[in-house]
Amino acid sequence: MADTLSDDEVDDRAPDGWSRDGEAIVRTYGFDEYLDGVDFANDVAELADEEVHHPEITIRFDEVEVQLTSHEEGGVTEQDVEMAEQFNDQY
Ligand SMILES: C[C@H](O)[C@H](O)[C@H]1CNC2=NC(N)=NC(=O)C2=N1
Repeated sequence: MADTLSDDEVDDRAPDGWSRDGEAIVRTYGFDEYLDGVDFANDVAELADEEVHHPEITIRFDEVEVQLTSHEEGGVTEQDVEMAEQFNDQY
């Protein structure tokens, strides 16, 4: 089982735009068009399902909020950081 990252490790490793929120890391991505946000959420979901590591995705009219945590480990792990980097590449 992977180790959870400390607050300092998350601060050091969190990709652009991501920050700790309790036991998760979170980023909100802005979109001019609602359906662009929906398409992005779908890209995120496909990546997550390929890696069997699933974020919480909230789709709003002009933004998409993505939260990542490792439920089994009970906190933020390296896998969350790596996945967040992949999500940034989709934006
Ligand atoms: C059996 C399956 O691999 C596990 O339930 C996966 C599913 N997706 C998951 N997603 C996240 N974010 N954390 C997990 O611990 C997790 N576990």
